Amino acid sequence: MSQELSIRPLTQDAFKPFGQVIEADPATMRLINGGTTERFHALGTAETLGEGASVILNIFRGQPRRFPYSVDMMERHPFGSQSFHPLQYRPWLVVVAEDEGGKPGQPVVFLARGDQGVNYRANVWHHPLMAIGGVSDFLVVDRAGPGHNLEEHFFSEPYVIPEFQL
Ligand SMILES: NC(=O)N[C@@H](O)C(=O)O
Ligand code: NI
Repeated sequence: MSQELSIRPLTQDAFKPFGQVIEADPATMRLINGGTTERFHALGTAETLGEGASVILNIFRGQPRRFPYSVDMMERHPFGSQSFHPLQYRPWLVVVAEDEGGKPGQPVVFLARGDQGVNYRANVWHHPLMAIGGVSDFLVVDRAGPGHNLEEHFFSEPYVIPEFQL
């Protein structure tokens, strides 16, 4: 019987082991451009490792996942961070896991608001993009460069994200 995963709200503190939550935090705000613009400063850091690596910006158009959903794998990018930011203010799911001896532990599922993005630090286990409720575009900042920047792990016993109400 697959273990059911609970869904919790995405907060900076809860997400700290995995990276940063990208949101308009008033504590980071500084007025610029003659007071016409609020700059929410340095919300995350793009990491790229290795000679010849670069930071790239992408748009991912995600198909909505259906629930109950079987989490049968996780992945990580050893040579760089990866951030996702929703472009249509639609909630989405963030699924991460601590590393346990080179494999992901039990996944942790966060419900992100439509104004919250995340930046996975390099080598953090996560599930590929999980759009919900409709086709959703995300601005994705990650790494291009030499080396195989993708490690996948498939669970012998998948976990399940049950149906849920927003
Ligand atoms: N493969 C790819 O670029 N996307 C994944 O890394 C992901 O986390 O969605
Ligand atoms: Ni990824």
